[in-house]
Amino acid sequence: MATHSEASQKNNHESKKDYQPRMVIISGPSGVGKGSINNILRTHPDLHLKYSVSMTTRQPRNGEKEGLDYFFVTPERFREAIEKKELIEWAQFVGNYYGTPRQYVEAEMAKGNNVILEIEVDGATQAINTEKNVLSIFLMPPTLKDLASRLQGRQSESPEVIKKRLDKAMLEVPLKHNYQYVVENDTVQNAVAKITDILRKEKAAPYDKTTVYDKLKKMMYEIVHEDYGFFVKNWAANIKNLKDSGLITKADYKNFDAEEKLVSTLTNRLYHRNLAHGNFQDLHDKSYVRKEVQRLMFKINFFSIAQKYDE
Ligand SMILES: Nc1nc2c(ncn2[C@@H]2O[C@H](COP(=O)(O)OP(=O)(O)O)[C@@H](O)[C@H]2O)c(=O)[nH]1
Ligand SMILES: Nc1ncnc2c1ncn2[C@@H]1O[C@H](COP(=O)(O)OP(=O)(O)O)[C@@H](O)[C@H]1O
Repeated sequence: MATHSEASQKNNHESKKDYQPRMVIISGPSGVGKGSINNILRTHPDLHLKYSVSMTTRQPRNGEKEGLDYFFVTPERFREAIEKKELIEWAQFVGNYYGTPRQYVEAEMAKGNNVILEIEVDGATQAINTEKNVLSIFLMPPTLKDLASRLQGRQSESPEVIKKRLDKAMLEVPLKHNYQYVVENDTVQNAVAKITDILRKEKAAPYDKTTVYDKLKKMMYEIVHEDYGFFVKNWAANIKNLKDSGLITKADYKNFDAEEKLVSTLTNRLYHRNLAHGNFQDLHDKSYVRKEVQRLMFKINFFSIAQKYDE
């Protein structure tokens, strides 16, 4: 006999609307691996991913195809697209213009598809601030040395342009905090696994309760229950004192659940940290998670409801 949740899950799949299509913005320094990762992501049909083809004034590289990698246009045509408001966003990058045509993105999202926008930070910031249903991901290399060797290894630019792109990368990396997620591209396979998990966790693809995030949160409940019951009680008592002394509202007090708050704060911090620079696979290992939680517990403020979210 199917449980209620399995039955509703099944119905959801039939309704096909068990996910909300998103504009998936993927940024990261030149050479980090955006194109390599997107080429694999697009082979996962269950993610309903389409790929926005940008307009650019840059010259095509060897092997790049018109209408597939880019719409390669003249500066005049690009300016016309701006004037006619054909673009969701646009920006200049190392001497060329790049922009996202609106028509295709909106048409595909209306069909229930996610659309990947592989765009640089300035344009991404515009879109994050103006568009709805955005899911933003910033890709990081493991080290700057890796970034330089990947850019050089691709052999697609002259040494002068490589230098300019590495200089630009130094300005882009500090802006990663404008994005909802930071994902390290240690290997293309791991990066694709992380992004797939994010799409499912954010219900941008058919929801799957076996995401790494959900399993981690379930494990975190067990660990908090087994090791930190005393701290949960203390936190609840501290928050009650704040309410009694009028420092927080009755409504905030009523909505505060110390165990849920501790579990979700620890889960989010560990999940985001291991996406950005850590071993994603280790999040399946309870002894690893238990050890990391010992460190993270020092970052919890047990005298406040709000938790400063840091790396
Ligand atoms: N703002 C914006 N940036 C774009 C767009 N298309 C590509 N880019 C970005 O422009 C930068 C240069 O792209 P490209 O010349 O293909 O170099 P690559 O990043 O080394 O592959 C990259 O950061 C791309 O993500 C776009 O439509 N809008
Ligand atoms: N995880 C990785 N490890 C090693 N090399 C990588 C990795 N991801 C991508 N590369 C290589 O780095 C170069 C740049 O990758 P690319 O996808 O073109 O980056 P971007 O699109 O961000 O400019 C390519 O030669 C690619 O094969």
